[in-house]
Amino acid sequence: MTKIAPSILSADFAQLSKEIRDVEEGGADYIHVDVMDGHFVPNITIGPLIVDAIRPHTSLPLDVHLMIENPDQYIPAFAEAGASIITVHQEVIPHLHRTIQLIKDSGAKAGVVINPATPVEMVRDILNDVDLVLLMTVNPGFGGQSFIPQVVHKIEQIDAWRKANQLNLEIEADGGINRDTIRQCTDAGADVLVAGSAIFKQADRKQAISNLLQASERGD
Ligand SMILES: O=C(CO)[C@H](O)[C@H](O)COP(=O)(O)O
Repeated sequence: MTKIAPSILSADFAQLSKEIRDVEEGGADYIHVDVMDGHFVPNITIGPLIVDAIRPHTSLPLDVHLMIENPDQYIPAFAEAGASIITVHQEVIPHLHRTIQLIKDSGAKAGVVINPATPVEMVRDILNDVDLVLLMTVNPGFGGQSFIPQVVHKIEQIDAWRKANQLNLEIEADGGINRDTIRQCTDAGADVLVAGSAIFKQADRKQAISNLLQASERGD
């Protein structure tokens, strides 16, 4: 079943609790939290304090995407703040199994992320150990960018490995997801679709989520 994870990167930060309530009531499955450090990506956003502040305002899982260097240094703080799922970029991590274990030991589910230009083989040997693989369909850093269709074959590849090895993991796609692009991702095997602009830049968030689900063919 397709899950929708609204990215609060495109929400009104002055009214975050209201924005989160709006998408929860509109049928969201996860709240996606984009953490950026100004080093790994050219933008600075959210730290553990904000995760801690929003945690009491929703019962949905907080899906925390760390776009930061040295994630090991901050993983325990994000878990303590209430992150349900923590995803880290393969590109910045020298000892990936160790970092994935650190996330699990901190009490959160663990995921790995790759950028659009990173070969999918780079995460093949960690698939047994993760709860989620996030495939970026834009270069991370900003909302509102255009979907990169060359990533779709990587969703298909992860799905093929998942089926062949009976792995219990979710496949998530993030970036430029809208009514025109979502179906390619769900057809390829994506379970969780992150959407920022396509939800938070619309006046009616419930309708926006429903439109995405309909376009993805889940339709409920
Ligand atoms: O990780 C991200 C950017 O780094 C965002 O989650 C993503 O870009 C969502 O925004 P949009 O749906 O507007 O593309």
